Amino acid sequence: MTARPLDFDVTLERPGFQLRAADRIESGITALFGPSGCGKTSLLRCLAGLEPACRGRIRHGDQPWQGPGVRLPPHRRAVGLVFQDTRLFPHLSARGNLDFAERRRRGDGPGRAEVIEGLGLRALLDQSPAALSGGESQRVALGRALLAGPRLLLLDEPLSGLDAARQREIMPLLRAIPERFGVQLLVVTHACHEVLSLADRMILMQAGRLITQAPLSDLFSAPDYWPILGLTEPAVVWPGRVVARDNDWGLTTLATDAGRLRVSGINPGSGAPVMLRVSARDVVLSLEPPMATSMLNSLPVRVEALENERDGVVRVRLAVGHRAALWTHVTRQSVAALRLEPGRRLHALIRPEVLGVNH
Ligand SMILES: Nc1ncnc2c1ncn2[C@@H]1O[C@H](COP(=O)(O)OP(=O)(O)OP(=O)(O)O)[C@@H](O)[C@H]1O
Repeated sequence: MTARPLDFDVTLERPGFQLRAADRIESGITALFGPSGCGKTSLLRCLAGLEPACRGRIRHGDQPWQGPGVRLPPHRRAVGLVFQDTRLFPHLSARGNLDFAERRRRGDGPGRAEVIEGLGLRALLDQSPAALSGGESQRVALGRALLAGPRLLLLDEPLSGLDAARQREIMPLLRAIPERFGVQLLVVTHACHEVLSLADRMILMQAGRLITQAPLSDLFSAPDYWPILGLTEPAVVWPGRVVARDNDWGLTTLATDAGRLRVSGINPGSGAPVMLRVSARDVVLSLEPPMATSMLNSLPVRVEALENERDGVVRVRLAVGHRAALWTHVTRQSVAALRLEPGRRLHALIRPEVLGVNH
């Protein structure tokens, strides 16, 4: 089933806080990112129909949820809401929680067997919520939300209560939901690494307003957004795709807008999308094509701009490959030695960091 877009233009007034938000949520996974108190949970509650004071319009595909003369109650919106504290019914087993959702199902939705298998719930069915770990509770809560037949899942910090190992366990399950179950996801998070491993695109929010929505590579690579993202070092994010695998050396070749890059430590199938980050500290400039170094990747680059920073450090913006950019820091002495100026062509040794693999 193809996902329908969710269009909204809503306001919510509270003493000392005003939410004004208009945007469109497409298929796939959209992260909603912003500082504490900026209104992320309030927006989810508005979309789910849980804020009586919410004004404006919400439309899912061709179905109005809210607008002139229309206000569907939460249970008639094809939406599921999962919070960080999973709010499972404590008196019911995991199976009982799933049964409850299935009884309240709205129209079509993923089948029970599919959900149990997809989220690895079989071994948990007879457990009571008190006996489940944080990650297991999250999986049951996701299953319960999916069985109610939503077209849109709103997840409020679904990973923040989990340790890194549990996060790694849940991440691929969340990642697979849109394609596997035909459900689009809007995920609230504070954590950049979650966004980068999980989402297709991101909405940035600040003080009750939506600042922008864009693909991750655009947002994370734009200096204007680094402060709100909490990034202290220049970096770019590139989407790539697996084009080759060298099993002898354990290396995977990725095609990116910057060119072909080889990385280790992952082994996804051919064609799989992989997200990479290249930080300024992982870029070294060389006048000649490097012949013998331990860095695997070198690309021809062109200097675009130089900006003086503090303490004799210069930030250099480089153009690379097909419309990609790259940043590095050099000393003023290196600027002179390499005769760096806009237009200068040289080579960059780079060490990309693999952020996420979407199998
Ligand atoms: N039930 C409520 N009654 C009154 N004010 C509230 C209520 N819930 C939230 N607020 C206020 O509304 C504003 C937005 O809160 P909201 O929880 O939506 O932000 P958030 O971005 O989700 O924050 P966090 O990341 O800390 O969860 C804050 O000023 C908050 O104090």
